[in-house]
Amino acid sequence: MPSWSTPLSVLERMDLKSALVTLLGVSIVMHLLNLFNMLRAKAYFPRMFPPFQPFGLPGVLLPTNSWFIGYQWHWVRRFQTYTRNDTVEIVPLILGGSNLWTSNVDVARQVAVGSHRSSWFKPREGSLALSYWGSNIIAADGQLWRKHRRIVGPAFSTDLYKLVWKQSQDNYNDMMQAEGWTGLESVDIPVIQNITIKFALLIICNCGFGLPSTWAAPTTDDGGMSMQTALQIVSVHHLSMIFLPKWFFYFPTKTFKQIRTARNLLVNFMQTQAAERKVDVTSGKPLQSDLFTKLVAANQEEEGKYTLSDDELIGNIFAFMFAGHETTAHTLAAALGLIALHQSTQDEVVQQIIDVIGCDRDPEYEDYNKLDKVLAIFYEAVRLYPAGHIMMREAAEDTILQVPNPIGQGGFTAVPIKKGTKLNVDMIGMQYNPRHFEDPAEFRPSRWYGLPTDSEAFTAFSVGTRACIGRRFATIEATCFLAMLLRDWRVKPLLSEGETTSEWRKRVLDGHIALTLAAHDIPLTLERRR
Ligand code: HEM
Repeated sequence: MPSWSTPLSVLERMDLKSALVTLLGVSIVMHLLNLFNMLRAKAYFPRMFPPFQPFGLPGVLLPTNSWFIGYQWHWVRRFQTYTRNDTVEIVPLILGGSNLWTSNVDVARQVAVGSHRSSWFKPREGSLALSYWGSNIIAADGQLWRKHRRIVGPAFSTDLYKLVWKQSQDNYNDMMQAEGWTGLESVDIPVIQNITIKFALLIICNCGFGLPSTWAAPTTDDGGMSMQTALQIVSVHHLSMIFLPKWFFYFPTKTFKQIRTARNLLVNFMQTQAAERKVDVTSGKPLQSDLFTKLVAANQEEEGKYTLSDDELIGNIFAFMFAGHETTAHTLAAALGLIALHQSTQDEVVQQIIDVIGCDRDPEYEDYNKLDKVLAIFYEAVRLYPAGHIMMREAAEDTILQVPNPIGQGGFTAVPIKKGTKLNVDMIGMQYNPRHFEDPAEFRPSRWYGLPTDSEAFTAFSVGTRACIGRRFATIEATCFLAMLLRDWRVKPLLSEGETTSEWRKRVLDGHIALTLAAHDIPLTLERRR
């Protein structure tokens, strides 16, 4: 009788070196076969052949250039990628599978909406950075996502938005006092992000989590590092946190020590706050309606359809803490940088602020809908620097995409899509697509004047049922902050010695991608208005 060896027993008999060489050989052959099949399949879109995919380890380590596309490629090549077609296919030659990238809103609407009838879902690798802390609403899909959304949805109410407005007003006034700017005629701010990040973090801590903190006394831990610093460190180093094993961070270098401290601080903070809120929730007192209480209450529920596990509770706290401040903060910074370069637009917007609220009172929540030019500055900054720069999706079944033909040809092509196809909605490409925006590289807030505040014509918060749940939260916070700041101060670029405005623009207003897309550090001068 012949004895058959299983692949495992064959591997067991080999020494380690031969086993590794065999495995490598098998993976190379399989990759070549895959590549061959991909190339034989009909190409509906222009193809690009980089060595690796942009979001693998090589993509993280190497910069984007003419032959290599790293993880920032969609920002770096935003003006080149989609010149022939709004959708392209990336076929990596050495490592990784092929995937589609689209800059087209109609395609985005078909794949990103997240309805239960959709043939597309959000793959796990699309949200690895956030899942690191626990399962959460941003990373989840299908039934699980519906559960998360159902639990947190009711927190996003008019009461919350009124609170966000009031808190933004108080924060601004506190900031002026605590920074000592009240009596000054002019203030130089070397990095405006230090202000906007602190501002946005205070808002999400106070309004989303009911953690009272002020400009002078923000939420900090006892160990010296502030929450703001910890969140910034985690944001910058999130890719190494995902790709490197945990033990790696015990190497005695300054950076690894900082990452460890930041990580421990955040975990500690989330666990302590959750434990304290659990005591409130189980005490029998009437529950508050804030987001954090809703999450903790769902965690304390008896096992059921709308219960959150401990892992989901911590995952959501991080997701909201992070998505709830970093996106808004970087966009506010970009908005101020852009408005500093466009003085006549600034004057036009300030005129609206004065027409609506005058000079003797703070803006009120009821003014929000009347300050459409202020909101338009924020919208235009989100469009030019879409913080949520990519939305990854995967086909759950064989399906058809209706893809608009290139500009000038008209009509749609029905493109057959195989189950497992990966499609990335390139939010940067979409916001810079000349099909959707005239002169897309230009800062032109007037595109949005008069637009209803929840209109889906503005797409940088995504569209459909899976669109950003924090959109109104962010726009209310931003409108109040910008209205107060611009009424009091003229915003100007803070130039280095001998620097021209256009040199400043080039140095400062390029973008980079950490967890979100952001402009580089922006130096500004505030000059008191008379
Ligand atoms: C300028 C500010 C913001 C931008 C540009 C932005 C952008 C986005 C985008 C594009 C998505 C869709 C992601 C995807 O489907 O893959 C999203 C989802 C989400 N955002 Fe935002 N966001 C902002 C502010 C906020 C704020 C302030 C919060 C919380 C208070 C927040 C919480 C969320 C959550 C929880 C989701 C997931 C929603 C779901 O899947 O049901 N975002 N955001």
